[in-house]
Amino acid sequence: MRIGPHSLPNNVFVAPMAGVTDRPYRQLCKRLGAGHAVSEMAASNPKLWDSVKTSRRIDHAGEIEPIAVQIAGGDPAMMAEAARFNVERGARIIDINMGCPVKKVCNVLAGSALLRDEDLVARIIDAVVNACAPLGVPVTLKTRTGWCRDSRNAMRVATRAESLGIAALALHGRTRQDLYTGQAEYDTIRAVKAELKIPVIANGDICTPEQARDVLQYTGADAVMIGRAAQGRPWIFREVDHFLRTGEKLAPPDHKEMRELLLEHLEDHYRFYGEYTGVRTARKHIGWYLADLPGGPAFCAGMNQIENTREQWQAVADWFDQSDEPRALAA
Ligand SMILES: Cc1cc2nc3c(=O)[nH]c(=O)nc-3n(C[C@H](O)[C@H](O)[C@H](O)COP(=O)(O)O)c2cc1C
Repeated sequence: MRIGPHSLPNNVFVAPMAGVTDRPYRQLCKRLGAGHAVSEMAASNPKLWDSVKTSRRIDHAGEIEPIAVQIAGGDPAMMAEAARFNVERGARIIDINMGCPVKKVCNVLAGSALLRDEDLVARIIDAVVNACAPLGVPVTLKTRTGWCRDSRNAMRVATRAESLGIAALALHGRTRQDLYTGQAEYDTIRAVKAELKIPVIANGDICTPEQARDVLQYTGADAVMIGRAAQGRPWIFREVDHFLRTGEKLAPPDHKEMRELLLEHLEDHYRFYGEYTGVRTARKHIGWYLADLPGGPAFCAGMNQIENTREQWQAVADWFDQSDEPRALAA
């Protein structure tokens, strides 16, 4: 699959998840078979670019190409400026967030709140596409099926986005009203895909290789995007990709491989974020990896007391070494 000039290795993508799919995690997902990764959303407001959180999110040094940066905001000029700023810092694809349901974001008329104002949607897309086109950078859009269930406007938004030059569309099969509740619906994704010429990426509740296959078949989408099911399970991308290509299921990683993956992941956190932040960002990931393993949650509860990277790394290594039986991994 292609996004503008970029040819991607496969059609199994990792979804952007603020606070989860940080730079080390996106790298790992790509190394383990994700065909594409979009950064966590970064604020378009320049006043926030120096903040600790945003400056971390807009640092993409060393990332596997093509670097895709998601921007969030509701002001067309600011969004265009944010796009240019991120391209200067290495972005090769700009993604616009029109799906975030969080109140703090929606209250400033950004994320999914934009779906209530289709003209503003168009002005933002137009401004960002016009800022990126001279730089040779394609713009993608990630959105939901609508603001509320009785006015799903994804079709109108998608066709307008395509006509304004959006290069690919990721569609989460829920409205803002749904938040993350209930089941994602794929009928809207299927209908939108049937109308558009640009690639459509189906998103929502894809947790297994079989579900990925079924969603691709049902919607006709060009790719799938996996979010929560990848939390603590970066190998899901190679499992899904392998299954889609061969129809065969790959075994989950064994105890030894999981230990290696997690320790390598921790080292990336320490390298990218340093001692203080690294130990904290890594802590969350340790919890997600070990959540379903026997004894994992109890071990993780004690992690909060560890304040330095060397001790944290060693504690995780010891935990794996001290279990003599391979631990059953969650399916
Ligand atoms: C913790 C969390 C953070 C998220 N952050 C973002 C974000 O920064 N940008 C975005 O477009 N979507 C974000 N999302 C939405 C996901 O990208 C995805 O659309 C949603 O989780 C549905 O996919 P899934 O069922 O595979 O998880 C977030 C979701 C979660 C759970």
